This record gives sequence, C-alpha cells and structure tokens, in this order.
Amino acid sequence: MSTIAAFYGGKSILITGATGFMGKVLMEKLFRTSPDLKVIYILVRPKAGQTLQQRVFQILNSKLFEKVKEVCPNVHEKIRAIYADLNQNDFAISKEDMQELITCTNVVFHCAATVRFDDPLRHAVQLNVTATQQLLLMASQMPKLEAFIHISTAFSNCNLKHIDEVIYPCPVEPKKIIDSMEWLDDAIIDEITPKLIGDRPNTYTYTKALGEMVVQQESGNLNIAIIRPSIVGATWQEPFPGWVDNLNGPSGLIIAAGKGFLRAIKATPKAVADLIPVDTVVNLTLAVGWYTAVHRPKSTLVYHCTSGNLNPCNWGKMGFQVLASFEKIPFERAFRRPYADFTTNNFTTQYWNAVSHRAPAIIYDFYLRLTGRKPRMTKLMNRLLRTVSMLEYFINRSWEWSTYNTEMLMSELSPEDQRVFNFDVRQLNWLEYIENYVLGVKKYLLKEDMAGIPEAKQHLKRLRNIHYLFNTALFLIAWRLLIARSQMARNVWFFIMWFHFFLQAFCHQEARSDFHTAHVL
Ligand SMILES: CCCCCCCCCCCCCCCCCCCC(=O)SCCNC(=O)CCNC(=O)[C@H](O)C(C)(C)COP(=O)(O)OP(=O)(O)OC[C@H]1O[C@@H](n2cnc3c(N)ncnc32)[C@H](O)[C@@H]1OP(=O)(O)O
Ligand SMILES: NC(=O)C1=CN([C@@H]2O[C@H](COP(=O)(O)OP(=O)(O)OC[C@H]3O[C@@H](n4cnc5c(N)ncnc54)[C@H](OP(=O)(O)O)[C@@H]3O)[C@@H](O)[C@H]2O)C=CC1
Repeated sequence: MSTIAAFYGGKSILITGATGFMGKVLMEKLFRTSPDLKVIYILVRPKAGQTLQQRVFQILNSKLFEKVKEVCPNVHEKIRAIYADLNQNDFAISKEDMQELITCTNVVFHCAATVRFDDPLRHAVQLNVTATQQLLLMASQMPKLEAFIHISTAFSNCNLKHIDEVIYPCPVEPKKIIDSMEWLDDAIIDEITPKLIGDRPNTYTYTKALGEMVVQQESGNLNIAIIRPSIVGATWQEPFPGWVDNLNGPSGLIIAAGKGFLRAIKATPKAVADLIPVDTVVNLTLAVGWYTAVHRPKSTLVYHCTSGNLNPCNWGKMGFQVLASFEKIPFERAFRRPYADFTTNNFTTQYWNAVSHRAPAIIYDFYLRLTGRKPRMTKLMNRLLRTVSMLEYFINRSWEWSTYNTEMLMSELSPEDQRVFNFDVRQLNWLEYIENYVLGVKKYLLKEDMAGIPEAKQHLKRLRNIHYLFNTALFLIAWRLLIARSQMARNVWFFIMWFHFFLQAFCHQEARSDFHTAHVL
C-alpha cells in the first residue's frame, strides 16, 4: 500500500486553480489514488456563461476523469465547488463557506495564477502576489492544517543562470508593491513596470518571484513548501499519455507548426528544452504534500521540478521529433506542409517571417478576396508571430536548476511510492513522449479523428504538388514578362536568384548544422 496515498485518505483538501491545466490533473490523481479522501474543496468562479456546477460537471465528465469514475464512483459527492474570485477581497467567499474551509481543511494546494506573459502588472500582482498573501492569512487560521503547498515556476528567477532551491529576494519588498498598486494609476504602473521587472522578460516571472517572497515572509508556523516546475507539457503516463487541454507552453506552437502556419522560428537548437510532463509535476506535488505534513521540515523547502539536469533534451532534438511525428500523425486541413527552420539571428528571422509567414498569408488573403471571402490569414499570422516573439526568450537560453531537495525526497519514498508517485524524469524517453504529445494535441486539443489520417496525408501531398506548380508558374511568368525582354532585367533577375539561393543555402546550412549537432548532442 502506498504511504502517500494512505496519507490523503480521510483528508479534506483545498485546491485553488483546480479548473486549470495542472489543477485538473492534480484532482484526478488524488481521486484515483486516494478514493477514500474526505472532500476536495475547489475555489471556482463562474466563467464563459457556465455556473460553478456546470464547470465541475464538465470536468468530471471529461475523458481525463474516465478512470476516476471506475475507482471512485461517488466522485461528484466528494468534490465541493466553492464560489470564489481570487481578485476580490476575502476571495468573495461567503461567511459559511469560509467557516467550513477554515475549520476542516487539512492540506492546501495553491495552483491558481495568471500565467499570461503580457498581463498588466496590476492584474499579475493581484493574482500571483496579493491572492497568495490572502490565502496564507486564511491558512494561518486553519487549526487542522498540516501542509500548504505553493506552486511557483522554475522561471521565477530566470534572470539568473544557475538557480538553487532557495527563495531569492527581489529588490522591492512585495508588501510595498502590493500597497503601491492600490494608489498608483494604470498609466504610472505601465511606466514603472519595465524598471520593476528589471532583467526578467515579463510580469509573470516577476510576480511569481514576489509570490515566493510572500510565502517566505508570511509562513509563520505553517508547514509550507514551494514547487517550481519548468515548462509544463502533456501527460507522460497518467491517466493516459499525451493528455493536454490548453495552448500554453509548446502546445500552441505544435498546432501552429502542424497546420503549416509556423515554418521557422528564432530558437537555439542546442539550448536545453526544459519540458516537464504535467503528471510528473503532480506526482511530485503530492509527495511534497505528504513529506511536508509528516516530516515538518524546519524551513520552507523549495523543490525544482525540471528535466534539464537529469535527462536533458534540446530544442533542436525536440523540433526534429515534432516534425517527424507529423509524418505519422498529420493534422487535418493544413495551410502548408509542416516544416521547421531554426534560426539564431535577427536578420534570418526577419527574412523567414517575410518569406515563409507573411507572404503566403498575403497571397492567401488575396485569393480569399478574389473568391469573395473575407481575408483573415494576415491577421492570424500577425497574432501568431506576436505569440512566438513572447516565447523566444525561453527557447534561446539554457538554465541550470539544482534538484537536491527533489532527489532527497525521491530517496525518502518507499519503492511502492516511487512507483505510484513517479517523478523520476530520468525514465522519460523523449522521442516516445513527443510523439504521444503530438498525438494528444491532435486528439484532445484539435479534437480530430484518427480515422482522418489518410485524408490528411493526401491533403499534404496535394499541398506539395501545389507548391511545385506555384513555383514553376511563378518562374515562367517572371521569365516571360521580364527576363526575355531586357538585358538589364536579366542581370537583375540573375542577381536576385543568386542572392536568394545563397541566402537559402546559408540559412539551411546554419539550421542543418545546428539541428544536426543538437540532435547528436
Ligand atoms: C518551426 C516550428 C517548430 C515547432 C517546434 C515545436 C516545439 C517548440 C516549442 C517551443 C515552446 C516554448 C514554450 C516556452 C514557454 C515558457 C513557459 C515558461 C513557464 C511558465 O511558467 S509559464 C506558463 C505557460 N504560460 C504560457 O505559455 C502563456 C503564454 N501565453 C500568453 O501569455 C498569451 O496567450 C499571449 C502569448 C501573450 C497571447 O496573448 P493575446 O494576443 O492576447 O492572445 P490570446 O491569449 O487570446 O491568444 C491569441 C491566439 O493565440 C493562441 N495562443 C495562445 N497561446 C498560444 C501559444 N502558447 N502558442 C500558440 N498560440 C497560442 C490563442 O489560442 C489565440 O488563437 P485564436 O485562434 O483564438 O485567435
Ligand atoms: N503551465 C505551465 O507551463 C507552468 C505553470 N506553472 C504554475 O502552475 C500553476 C498552474 O498553472 P496552469 O494550470 O498551467 O495554469 P492555468 O492557466 O491552466 O490555470 C490557472 C488556474 O487559476 C485559476 N484562476 C485564475 N484567476 C482566478 C481568479 N481570479 N479566481 C479564481 N481562480 C482563478 C483559473 O481559473 P479559471 O479556470 O476560472 O480561469 C485556473 O483554474 C500556476 O501557479 C503556474 O504559475 C509553473 C510552471 C509552468
């Protein structure tokens, strides 16, 4: 019998962010491994016209929860959705609900956050810092509380190259930031944001760092731990491989590449792709909950949930494998054939953006106009390129995260716990994982049927033929109109062709050698 699973038996557990990507997998695993737990309280807000009950119903009836319903048929009785908005004072929780939460909760998992990179500082502070402070205040009044687990990110200190499992101070105290958000107006906040975030790339990483400081300062007598996952990806094993339900991290780019919208990206092939499957993060989180409650470490321990130092993969290898997976598992109705060029300098990035992204979008919009339809591709492409530019910071650098606490915890687990709550990322086979990831994106995000694969392959063949035809036609028209008529045009044309092929050869050479070395590495 697993000691960790037994620990959660009979417990009342409070989860924030339970409707999010990680929160759902956390709930699923808890119900599946500890079906005798007493209750899971989840703080939920109504969203997109759905009531709390409708949101919970949708989660419990999703594919993710199929196995849970077998082992815990009364799961809907054990989940208690509490109306809450983390942006409001006291989270807008009713007095009765608050009383119940304070009296009964044994373990808190704080997963809620805004994970948007472009959130205004005021909003990111409210959710990632102030809400954490308020939750800690609530927790300090819970007489039965055994552990409080805070989910942060491995990138909260991405301004450093080597990151230890410690809480690093920020130059301005979180309390001062929280206070200033109350009286500064939006224009001033926007003006001081770059100065406050300093050498971090966005408000997300900055406010997650402030959130950790708040945890340290407000911990009081609580048993607290912080988990820092890196880039959280689809499930590796549990409840089944490849499950994913949002576009964050690599998932959105996998779609953009598979549908042929994104064919080149500014990424360093040799940089470490520190991806971590969501079920690995959840297993570590549950193990940390148990360890913190039972062993009560004297100080707040930080656990890095990363893959880079134990089982490194790089972006070159990942891109290569994603592309290889599209051969077997093509997406339906692709705009162009999937292709991936990794470039490392701004000039080639601009070149590919113009030639591979913007030009085809303009031509397609022209075609839509000609056929009496509304053009939309240029707008879509601009949004995609904006998204890609926000992710570039993370795919052109490598970080080293030490994992002493995580490894220490692994050695503390019984063989049974190591099996049931496996977070040993050394066992992960990247090629298999990425193929399942692409399959999961197709099935669970795009909701495409596997039966459509032969037709998708046919479509890609047609696109290849259109591509050849288009290039040949373009060449013949140019030749007929210009080249045959004037010597000057001929010279210019030969120069352009030479320059184009030289650039292509140069870019391919650069991408290929990086790709090759990265793949070999
Ligand atoms: C040549 C190709 C090779 C392909 C190889 C593929 C493998 C390489 C993968 C590389 C991945 C690198 C990922 C690095 C991530 C670092 C994560 C750091 C860890 C964390 O702790 S953060 C948690 C994760 N958070 C995020 O990922 C949030 C990122 N998203 C945002 O901040 C916002 O969505 C963004 C990007 C600012 C866009 O905002 P906005 O313009 O307001 O638009 P929307 O959010 O409404 O979305 C617009 C549009 O874009 C789609 N979308 C959203 N996110 C992504 C995404 N990550 N990738 C692609 N597309 C995305 C969204 O669905 C919308 O589409 P519509 O069709 O509805 O318009
Ligand atoms: N995904 C990743 O790559 C990584 C994530 N992390 C961390 O993991 C944690 C979970 O992330 P993830 O699951 O991916 O994020 P999601 O964006 O999928 O989920 C965020 C959750 O927070 C909830 N939430 C946001 N605002 C409010 C609010 N005002 N009131 C109540 N609930 C709110 C959301 O609720 P709703 O459904 O109503 O919007 C949702 O349940 C976060 O702390 C994040 O920083 C760390 C590293 C990487």
